[in-house]
Amino acid sequence: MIKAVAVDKKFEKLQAVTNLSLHVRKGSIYGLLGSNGAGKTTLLKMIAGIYKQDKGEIKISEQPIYEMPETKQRVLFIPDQPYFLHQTSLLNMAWFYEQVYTKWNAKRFKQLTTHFRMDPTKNLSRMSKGMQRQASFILTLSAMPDVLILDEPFDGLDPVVRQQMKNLILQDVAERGLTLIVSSHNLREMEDFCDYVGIMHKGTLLFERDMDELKTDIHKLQIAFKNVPEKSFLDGMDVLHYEKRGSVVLCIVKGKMEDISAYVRSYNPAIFDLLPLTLEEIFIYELGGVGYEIRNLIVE
Ligand SMILES: Nc1ncnc2c1ncn2[C@@H]1O[C@H](COP(=O)(O)OP(=O)(O)OP(=O)(O)O)[C@@H](O)[C@H]1O
Repeated sequence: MIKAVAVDKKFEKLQAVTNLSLHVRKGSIYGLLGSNGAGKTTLLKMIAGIYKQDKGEIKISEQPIYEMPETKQRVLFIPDQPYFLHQTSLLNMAWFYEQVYTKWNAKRFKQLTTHFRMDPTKNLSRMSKGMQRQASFILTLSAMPDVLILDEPFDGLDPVVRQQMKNLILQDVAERGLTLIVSSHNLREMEDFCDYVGIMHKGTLLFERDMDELKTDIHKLQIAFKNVPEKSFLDGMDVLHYEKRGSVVLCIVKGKMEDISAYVRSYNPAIFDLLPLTLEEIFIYELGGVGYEIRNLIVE
């Protein structure tokens, strides 16, 4: 659905995005994580057709987006700083969106405005940051996009509204096959929301994973032995991390749960627990292996 191949973007001498390729499947939610200045906004603006890449190719449903009004009809972007026409109300913005977006859904606009208790006649510039963000969501979701590009979308929303917005998006993903790419600094928030996660660092995509695979492919084992076996016991597994505390062995292992389980049980452990890992722990161990410190890349 969204395909970026070998994309570069430079601002004068600053290389903001370098040789980046990414694929987001229809109906999925792709979380783009990374520290300040990693290049997330630049990448999102290229995918939204706001910036033109210097090199490489970006296509949405096989169509280019830059200066392509037809593709832009279906691809909406919510920037990190909401932007509205000068001194205008939500109602005026709705009128403007209706002229631009052919799939504008007036009924939905009305429902969402009522649901979020927004005064559609109030000047948007006099609204709080969180209310302006809600207004952006209401307008964007009422334009019925096929692709939604969100730059740190939930900042400034209170927890209740944040959850309601996520639910609305998830409903569109399930019912209309909406495709989403969303940037964030918050790993924990992305954990429950995304199907795929990518980490950007210094303009490149350092790491990209399917969340389901990620969670089923990596395990934390806590094993207690009456007689702790030789360290060669670890050689039979793909071990990312190992600690021994007395007769208890704690390790992080990659692979299929059934295979790991059968292997460990063949050593007759006194106690054997498979514990869940958080996304942060998974990244710490996976990226630790390639020499990156996740806590330096993702700040909450
Ligand atoms: N319009 C611009 N002109 C010049 N440099 C820019 C421009 N936009 C971004 N940059 C630079 O490109 C790099 C990547 O910026 P970008 O905003 O894409 O990062 P980001 O990952 O979104 O960061 P943050 O998490 O802080 O929003 C930064 O060094 C930034 O200063």
